[in-house]
Amino acid sequence: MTPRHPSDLRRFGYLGPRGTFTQMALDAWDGARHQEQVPFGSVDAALEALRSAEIDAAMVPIENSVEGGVSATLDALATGDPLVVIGEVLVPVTFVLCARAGMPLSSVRSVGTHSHAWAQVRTWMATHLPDAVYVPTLSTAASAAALGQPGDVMFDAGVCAPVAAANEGLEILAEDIGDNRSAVTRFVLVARPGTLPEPTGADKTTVVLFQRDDHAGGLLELLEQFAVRGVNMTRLESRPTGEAMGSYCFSIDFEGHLQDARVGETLMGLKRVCADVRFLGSYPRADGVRADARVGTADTDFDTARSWLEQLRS
Ligand SMILES: O=C(O)C(=O)C[C@]1(C(=O)O)C=C[C@@H](O)C=C1
Repeated sequence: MTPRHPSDLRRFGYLGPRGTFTQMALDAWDGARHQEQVPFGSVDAALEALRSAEIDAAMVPIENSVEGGVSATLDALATGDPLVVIGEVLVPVTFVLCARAGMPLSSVRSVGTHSHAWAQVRTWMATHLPDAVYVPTLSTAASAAALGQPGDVMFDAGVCAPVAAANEGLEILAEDIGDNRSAVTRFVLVARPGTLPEPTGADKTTVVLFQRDDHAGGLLELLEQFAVRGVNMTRLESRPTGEAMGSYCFSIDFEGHLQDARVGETLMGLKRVCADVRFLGSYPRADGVRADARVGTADTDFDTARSWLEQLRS
């Protein structure tokens, strides 16, 4: 199969409505800015639309520097028909508290927002609105959109990006309320298998590993596959498989591309020791940081070793 090129993608889904941080990530993706952008109510809905070919790619949040992994995304990628990550985008996140005109801060009794955003403004809320009740919404912009429509809303104020509040003509009650001013969220652009970006020298690969059985040193056995080949991991998370209590899989990002010899050897090692390895794509790193191949782990080192073995065998 000829791999599809990322520039062939036309219809991009994202966690909406307009004004989410996810839409900012999509706008920051060169190939998507002038293409059709389709908002979805949830990460699951966007990924299902991708699986059923309603859209060509979906931008979804995967990791936040304060709150950690986005479980909805990690779980949706670990199960169901396979999908692959073809790119990543880092977005600095700053939050505002907004409300309908005429609502003073002192009258706010309830606040709506996405659970990840709420986790990032907890200290500000505890200081300024200690008695406010939290109401979860499907995204930050969904809270602004609800306040922007006429009619009853289940909360008095919303927490969202400044652009979402502006889109809905809401009043800003407080700016920059994030507990960590340098918070960043990482988003991934996901496509159906068959799209593999070229290696750039500054790439990441994502996999989900399913263990064969539960035994002492089981995780170490998996990690050794990376260590002995000089492959650096950038994220490791365990997620319940949902099959039974104590059944976990490991979601891992590491440096390098499927085409790199050390990555290929690592994947083969994992395939031997795991019950299943789900390859979730190789893609250019958003920060452009190039992977340093440790002595003995460059492509040429693997080539030399392979030729030496072939010579011995012949
Ligand atoms: O609700 C949004 O605006 C999103 O894009 C989702 C999301 C997330 O899932 O982490 C993205 C960035 C912020 O960290 C808060 C919420």
